Amino acid sequence: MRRLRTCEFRVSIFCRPAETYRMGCKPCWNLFKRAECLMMSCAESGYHALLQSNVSCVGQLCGSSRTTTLRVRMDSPMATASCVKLQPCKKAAVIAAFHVSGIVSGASQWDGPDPKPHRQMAVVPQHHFLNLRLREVPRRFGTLARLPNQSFKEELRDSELLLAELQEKADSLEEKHTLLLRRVRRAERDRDVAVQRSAEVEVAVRQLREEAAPVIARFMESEACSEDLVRLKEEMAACKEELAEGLPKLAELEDDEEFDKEETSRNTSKPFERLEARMSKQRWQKEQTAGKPLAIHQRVRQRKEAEKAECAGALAQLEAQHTEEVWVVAMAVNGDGGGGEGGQGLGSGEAKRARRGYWRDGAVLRAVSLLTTLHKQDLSPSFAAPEHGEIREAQGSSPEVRTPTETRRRTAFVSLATEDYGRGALVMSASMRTRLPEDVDVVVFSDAELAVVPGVSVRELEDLPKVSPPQQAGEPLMPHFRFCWRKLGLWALEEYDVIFYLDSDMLAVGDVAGLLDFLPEEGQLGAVPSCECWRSESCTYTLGPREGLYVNAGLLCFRPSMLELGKMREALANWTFSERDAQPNAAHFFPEAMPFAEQDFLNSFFRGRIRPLPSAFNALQHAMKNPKHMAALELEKCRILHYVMGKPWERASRVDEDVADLRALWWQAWKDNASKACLHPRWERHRVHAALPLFLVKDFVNVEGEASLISEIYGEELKGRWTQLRRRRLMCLGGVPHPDGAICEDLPQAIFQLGSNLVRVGATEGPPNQCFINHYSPGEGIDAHCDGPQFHPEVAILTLEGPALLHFGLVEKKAYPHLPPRFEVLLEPRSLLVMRGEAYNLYVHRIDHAEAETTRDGLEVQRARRRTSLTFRRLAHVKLESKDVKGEAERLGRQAQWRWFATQLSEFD
Ligand SMILES: O=C(O)CCC(=O)C(=O)O
Ligand SMILES: [Fe+2]
Repeated sequence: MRRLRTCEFRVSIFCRPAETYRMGCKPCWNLFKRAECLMMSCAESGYHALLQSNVSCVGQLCGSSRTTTLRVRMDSPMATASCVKLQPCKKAAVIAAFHVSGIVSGASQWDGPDPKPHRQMAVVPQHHFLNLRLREVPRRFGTLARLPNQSFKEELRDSELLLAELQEKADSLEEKHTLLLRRVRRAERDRDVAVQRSAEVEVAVRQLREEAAPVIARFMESEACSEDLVRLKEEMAACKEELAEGLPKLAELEDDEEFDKEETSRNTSKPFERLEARMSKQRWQKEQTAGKPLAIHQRVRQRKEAEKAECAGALAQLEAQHTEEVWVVAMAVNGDGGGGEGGQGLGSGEAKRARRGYWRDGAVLRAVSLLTTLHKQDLSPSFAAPEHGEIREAQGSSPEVRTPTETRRRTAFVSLATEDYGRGALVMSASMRTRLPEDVDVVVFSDAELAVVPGVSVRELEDLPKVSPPQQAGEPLMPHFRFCWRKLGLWALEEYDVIFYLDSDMLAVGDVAGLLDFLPEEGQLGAVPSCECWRSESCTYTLGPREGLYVNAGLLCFRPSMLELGKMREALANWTFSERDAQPNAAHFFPEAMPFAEQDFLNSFFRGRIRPLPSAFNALQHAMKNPKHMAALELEKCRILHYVMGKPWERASRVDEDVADLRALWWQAWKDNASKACLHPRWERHRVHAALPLFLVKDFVNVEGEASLISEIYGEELKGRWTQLRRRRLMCLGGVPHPDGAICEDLPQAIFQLGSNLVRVGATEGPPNQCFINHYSPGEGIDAHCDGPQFHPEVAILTLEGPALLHFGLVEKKAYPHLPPRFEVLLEPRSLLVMRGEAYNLYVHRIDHAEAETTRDGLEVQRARRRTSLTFRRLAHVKLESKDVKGEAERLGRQAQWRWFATQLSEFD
């Protein structure tokens, strides 16, 4: 029979004051629980004593005392193989484990099997600040019993001395550790500053390049002007000679009747003006004999303006009765500039005669019928480019206009954007999206992650085949023109019937749907003539479309075709300088081969197949301010602005006062759209752990989007919706999780919009119907929890205003050895965390109730004045969808559900 003796011993547990638990009573709670287990297993006499000592120990520990004594009385052999474990939080962790097994009066009297030392015993490391003064206890449990009771006091004294020593060592180690950490942080800060500086320098260099670009362009222009200057100087010299000769004859010339008629208003009393008059007369005489030189041309234009004005009245009269004919006449009038490609339409002699007949005689109806006939015979309205800015608003009035379904089937407005053009692409695509029918796709191809508004898709640039420029293409005028060769890959998008390509530095300001009336035929290229004033006297804007016009490639319209793409590739492979010579002035101004890259190529390749579009659809910002075109490119008439050269979003462009008003339009569009935009993430790049479906997307919404959400959340409408929990405020929107199934309600518009965006960008599979908004003040967090089975296992958390560290812990570590047991994710403002599948089901997550945190990498995270998070989920059980909640009864039912849920929450929190 075993003889048992009461055995009493003390355990000193040392807890450093500096490491006092920051998290309240949690560690004590653990100790208490464990001790309770121990006592349970003791069952017999030592039970109460142990409970008492543990409870008091807990109290002391919490009070940050340095030493705690556990007084344990054991009477029973049942008190075996138990473990006391302290597991407080974070770095202050004290893990203590010790056995109280084998506490019997003597080993010789213990005839049971040798108790095995607990594994935890061996792994308790020094730096866990534990001083477990049970001396030999770890080795052989039997020896514990041999500890003489009377020496306990001595032992305790020794222990305390040793504790003090260890404490000192630990302190100095801690100091060293802090010192090293500080050094690391300093080094990191230095590195960050260096990185920042290099980024700033890069930006400055880029800005300088961009600032220099217009100067270079102007320099080139001025070079071109220098020839004109020489010519003018020569002319002046000739004039001076004439002046010397001409003055005596001036009086007699003044009698000239025809001349007087033209020049009556001029004052010829002063010698220089008289010379002017003389020269003017000579010019006039020359004009009379030499066909249509400048002055006559001007007069003809004046007359034409008068005719137009006269015609406008007549057209208005006709409009009611002859809508269709009026349109044809309008085409004729507006296309006055010339014949366009192939001399169709108004360029033909017949049409001109008809027009003249009409204008001069006022025989409106005759002209209408004649023009209608001509139009039907040989005018192709799709080719007759109306004058700038004058595009029909209405569709369907002409027989040539396609029906809406036909035109809009498989049509896409497409753009390409590098990261630098991200903001441009956002504004451009948003301005298009709001003005186009829904069945027209708006797509941006990019190799960067772009933020776009709902309804715009972002596709991989890699989806487009690459087309190599010819070797002789040389350096383009601007380095970024090199990227534009990627446009040619758009011809491969055969899933569309028609593509309208737009540069991402454009902005729709008018009805762009009108473009859908200008569908090109197979093999044609629709584009707007470029303003060539800077390098040619015969600018298309001034003179109207003509043979050999040169178009701007900012807006292109074509039918995609792999065949055409193949031909382009072939042409590029065999490209020679002679191709370039076809372009007006190209060789003269640019000795290098293709200064405008793909634009030069497209002009050569589609020569004779280019269909000029109205310039209102591609109004170049500087051309709009050029006095020569101002009338044609009035802002009110423009549909699409094109910010060539200085981009509105670039600092360098701010100095350009000429176009300040146009830049302001762009900024207004930015303001209107930026807050609706969300990033289109390429998901794999954002995976937090290779083994888990967990993604963190930084800057998912931009600053504007964040501000607009915050004003919605804290606005009047949702003011009364907050519930104060013990340690945070909560708002439940959408459905309330309830065992009977949720009775849903509509999400507020901005929240709903964001939820839809989550599906659009592939963050969630279905549109979320539920959103918790959490409001945390500093020091507030959320206890470890699993979102649970009442939701589909996917959740998206958007963080606004302030950061937090979200801790994840795997619940069953042994069952999933391939998964990380614990990790943390830093949620920065405007970031989106998406958690699915295993990340949702197998882990608990929590945010500490702290005012500041330190990441594993030593980064200090200071909580902001407020952190607002939006947790989007889909309820697994829905009793009534929001659309079915009609009556008061349902609404009251929903409120009751919420009240029930709130009580659950407050118990949990
Ligand atoms: O606020 C957060 O980031 C976490 C919220 C959360 O876990 C929850 O609402 O279930
Ligand atoms: Fe959660």
